[in-house]
Amino acid sequence: MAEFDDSAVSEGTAETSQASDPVYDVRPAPGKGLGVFAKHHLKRGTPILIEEPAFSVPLPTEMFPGQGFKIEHMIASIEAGFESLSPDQKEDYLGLHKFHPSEGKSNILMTIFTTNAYTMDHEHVGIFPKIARINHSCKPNTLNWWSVKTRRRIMYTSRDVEEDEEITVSYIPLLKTTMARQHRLEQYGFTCDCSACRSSEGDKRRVRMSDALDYLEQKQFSPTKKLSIKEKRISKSVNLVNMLEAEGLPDYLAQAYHFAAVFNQQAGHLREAREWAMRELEMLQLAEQTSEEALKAMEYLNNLNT
Ligand SMILES: C[S@@+](CC[C@H](N)C(=O)[O-])C[C@H]1O[C@@H](n2cnc3c(N)ncnc32)[C@H](O)[C@@H]1O
Repeated sequence: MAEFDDSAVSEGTAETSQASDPVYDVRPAPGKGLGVFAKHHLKRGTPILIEEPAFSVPLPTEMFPGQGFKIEHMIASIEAGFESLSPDQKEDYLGLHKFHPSEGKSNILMTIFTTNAYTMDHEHVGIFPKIARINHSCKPNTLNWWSVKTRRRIMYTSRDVEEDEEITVSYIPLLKTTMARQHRLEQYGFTCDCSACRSSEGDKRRVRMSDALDYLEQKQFSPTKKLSIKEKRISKSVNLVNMLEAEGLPDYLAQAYHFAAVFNQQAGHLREAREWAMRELEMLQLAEQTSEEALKAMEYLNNLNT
């Protein structure tokens, strides 16, 4: 189940273009089953798919360390969700990929769900039949966003994508070593062969970025009077931004821009704080123009301006 956890183009335009003239094709992706490919060059921030769930089910309340929740606890809700679909939707659901062969109605429904579902808010997980054709990469070119406001999942490019390039997204948290990522991907029944997995030379950097995120997260609400510590936090946040940009891992960029803004603000560097806050806002608005997160970032920026 992928863990994700109004775009720059207006929502209406994105939806219209998606319905009448999709920017992607679905076709075989060697070694991966089907995949989604860019029909032509796509600029960063292009919405690829905006989709509502065919059905969704509540997440079990019981969680297990390192694995999340147990899918077996969801079978009754999955069966009920499936039964709520129209005949065409049922056919689409049954045509989705199964990461291993299964027999018996319950097992088939469950395997399809595990292979294809995305978490929505913190309480539900859903099936998005078109989005489900997008394969995973540990260095993806696409971000995904759950819009609480429209109750749709938005997939949009995080960088320019070439014509015919495969659209990829991450199913898992990315700031982990190759071994940890592969272990996590076992639940989907494949071994990732993306450029990051072929050479594990980026492992140390991913762990450093993860440590930096944890450190900055912790320190953002503990301002210090010591100038040297203020400067250290600024430099750690700017280093984090630089590393994320260099590694092509935009999933964490809005957060890193925010830290750079906060620590500059705490050091009294308001001009720099505003620049970072603007980058945070631009990043969030790529996903959805007026999400709660984007509005909060806008308010933060406005406060810095007064
Ligand atoms: C959500 S589906 C993605 C679409 C799928 N390829 C299809 O044919 O419908 C997830 C499944 O696709 C395959 N897959 C996704 N990303 C892959 C990758 N990077 N390498 C190999 N297989 C992958 C795995 O079988 C995985 O269980």
